[in-house]
Amino acid sequence: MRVDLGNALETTPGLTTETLDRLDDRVSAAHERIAAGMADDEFGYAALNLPETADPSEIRAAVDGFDRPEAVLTVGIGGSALGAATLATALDSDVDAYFLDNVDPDDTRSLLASLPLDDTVVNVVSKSGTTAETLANFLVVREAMADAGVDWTERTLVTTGESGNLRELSDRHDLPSLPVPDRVPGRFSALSTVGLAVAALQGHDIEAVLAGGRDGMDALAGSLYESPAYAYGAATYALAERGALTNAVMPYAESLETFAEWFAQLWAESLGKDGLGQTPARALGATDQHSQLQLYRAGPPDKLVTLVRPTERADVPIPETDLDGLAYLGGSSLGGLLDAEFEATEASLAAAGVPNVRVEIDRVDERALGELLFGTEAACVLYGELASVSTFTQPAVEWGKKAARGLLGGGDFAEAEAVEEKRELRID
Ligand SMILES: O=P(O)(O)OC[C@H]1O[C@](O)(CO)[C@@H](O)[C@@H]1O
Repeated sequence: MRVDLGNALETTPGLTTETLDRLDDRVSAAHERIAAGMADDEFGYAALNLPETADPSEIRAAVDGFDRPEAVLTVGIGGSALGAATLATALDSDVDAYFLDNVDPDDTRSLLASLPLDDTVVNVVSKSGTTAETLANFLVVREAMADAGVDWTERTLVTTGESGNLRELSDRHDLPSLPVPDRVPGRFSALSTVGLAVAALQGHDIEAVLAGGRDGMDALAGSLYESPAYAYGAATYALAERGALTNAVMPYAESLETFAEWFAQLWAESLGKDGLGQTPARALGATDQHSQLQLYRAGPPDKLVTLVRPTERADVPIPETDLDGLAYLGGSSLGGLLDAEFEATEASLAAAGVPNVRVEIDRVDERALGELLFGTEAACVLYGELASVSTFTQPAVEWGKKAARGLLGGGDFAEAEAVEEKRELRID
């Protein structure tokens, strides 16, 4: 993972090398706090130990009980789905991966109708074992399997905490199961059983993913000038302090599109505290040059753009053409065009004084993805230290959960009563 902060200097909002130098003392102190938290495997900081503490053999033992399936269906939400989905989107496999991480009846129905349920492993994941969306979807999936004449107990893998509904279900039916890592918030669990079981079922090299995570661990240092992850965390924090309250993450690779979705949860749920935070916007290059770029370049000066790309990729030549107007394309390649657009977009933003940061990996493979995931998590943790927020909790999401549960008769919650008191101004 390499970071280039050059296009965040002298921009609006912007940084200077003096800013970064002054910030570096605080980065050093924050690193000491992070290192101490890792050394004690403290809640939250334990996430940054996962490249060493995750046990790939445990994951393989759990999934090897299944014949290689045609498909794997993950039933989970948030951090219980997005890490696995990031890897599944990024890496090719002949085992198709699907994710039920919402309770849209149309989507659930059409997905279940399309799946070969007799050749699908259902990977149900919930750290708490109480998440309504996950449990509701699992009950629907389990019935669909029964209706298809499939013994769901033969095709279900459970990843959950030591107690709760899913642990009880797993114990009652003696299902293959995996633990979730202790002291690790779900959004930080990509490099664990939570994020790696699907990759193992798809035949990917999960040991290489973890090796990439260890590359990221080795790249942590007491200075932002010696650590790409800390450079990114410090720069995004300092830019937010100066008004860049939106961070548009724009990978120039379809294979990294879900990485932007994973980033959004990690950044929003970790840093959106006490009236502070930086809104992650999900974009994709080159596609969103034809949509959101207008706002990024000419809208309010309240954002930065994070441009992510692999520097090596398979390519597709663009055929020569007899159309004079297209002669400049003929003989080039799609990858060449994509790289030209990447560099043109970052220059366009810089020319307009919009801060943008370049994040590059060599190629989209297991090891580079492991380092990118780890480095982004470390950047997030550093940002949280600099902002003095509670990076590893998410109290603000609980209100809505209680309200929804109350509306469904799952308990007496004042939040549900508040829903009834909605102000209305209906225009029909
Ligand atoms: O793994 P669980 O407990 O089902 O939680 C799923 C997601 O819901 C949250 O707890 C927020 O409600 C996230 O932090 C988490 O990733």
